[in-house]
Amino acid sequence: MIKNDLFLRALKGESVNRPPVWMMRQAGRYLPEFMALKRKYDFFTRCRTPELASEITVQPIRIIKPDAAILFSDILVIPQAMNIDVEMKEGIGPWLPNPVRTTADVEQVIVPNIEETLGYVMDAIDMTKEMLNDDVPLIGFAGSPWTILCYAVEGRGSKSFDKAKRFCFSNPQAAHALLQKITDTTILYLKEKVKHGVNAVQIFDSWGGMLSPVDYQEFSWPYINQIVDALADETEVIVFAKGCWYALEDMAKSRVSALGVDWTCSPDLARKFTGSKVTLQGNFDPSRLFSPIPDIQKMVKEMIDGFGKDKYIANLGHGILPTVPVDHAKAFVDAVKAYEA
Ligand SMILES: Cc1c2[nH]c(c1CCC(=O)O)Cc1[nH]c(c(CCC(=O)O)c1C)Cc1[nH]c(c(CCC(=O)O)c1C)Cc1[nH]c(c(C)c1CCC(=O)O)C2
Repeated sequence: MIKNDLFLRALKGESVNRPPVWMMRQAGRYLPEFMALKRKYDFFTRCRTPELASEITVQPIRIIKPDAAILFSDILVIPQAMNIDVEMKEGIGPWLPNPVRTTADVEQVIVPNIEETLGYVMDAIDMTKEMLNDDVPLIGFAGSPWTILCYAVEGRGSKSFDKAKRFCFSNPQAAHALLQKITDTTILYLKEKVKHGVNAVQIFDSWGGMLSPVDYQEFSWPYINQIVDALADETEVIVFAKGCWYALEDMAKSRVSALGVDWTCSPDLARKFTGSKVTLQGNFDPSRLFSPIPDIQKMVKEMIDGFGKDKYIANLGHGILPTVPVDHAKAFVDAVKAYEA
């Protein structure tokens, strides 16, 4: 049994004294302890070495003390396992030297054996579970099929992912074949993570907001929903689709335990779209962590009052920025812990 199960209780919709809190990308570059390891080991070495991945996962638990841990890894280990080369370049970010652009390219993409290709992630989970000693739950994650397609086709990050969209709109048959392969791989991968003891999974649709509401229903949501249906009997599933407030109403009809909300959607509207059934997670503007600490405290209180303390998980509206002062990140977490209605 997990000693601090506040996060799991909020996912199940149980009433709590105060909402649980964690931060997307909490294992990352704003922590000097993370930077010390980043200087010594390149990105995928950190992902592939269970001793490093587990140490990086528990760093924020020791320093910031959120109510849940998220495994240090990356959404791009999936395309890597599917026979698509992925590098992480300093100053550029993800770099895929052979992007997927044609029907023939899609045919080269495989649904891999998870144990063989991603066993190192499972080893990292085993080691992390041991280090956490059941103090807090561990979250596993994957990118949404659409967000993975964005990187696979574009070959790198982008402001608009227009090459990815061009591929979908000019060759929808190949796009759907690729999305289905990513979906099948992701289901196998997340089920294996659950077997190794993660207590919940989050699907990041970081680039869902690049699509129109109509295209979202063709190229993103149906694939996420397949993953939700495949996992819902086994674990708690959170879907965070950035920029997709327009899809919240449909997503709330699925078997998700919680839906992520970014800072462009008010707590009020998010509740209106999703009804009273589903737990919501978010939505502090990550840049607002640069505000003076008393302002952060005030805004956290307003955010919780807005969502309500139940069926709610306090979080940022997207990942923490590398330049945020550690004491401001800690003030955010502490302000949630100090919440009184
Ligand atoms: C789009 C996306 C990626 N990766 C991820 C997403 C979805 C979440 C989001 O939208 O922010 C998910 C991710 N990536 C990482 C985590 C670790 C767990 C956590 O949240 O703390 C998680 C959950 C580690 C990481 N993944 C990455 C870093 C930073 C680089 C490093 O550590 O060397 C970390 C801590 C690299 C990465 N990986 C990716 C990008 C865009 C980058 C940044 C490139 C850069 O700015 O240098 C792809």
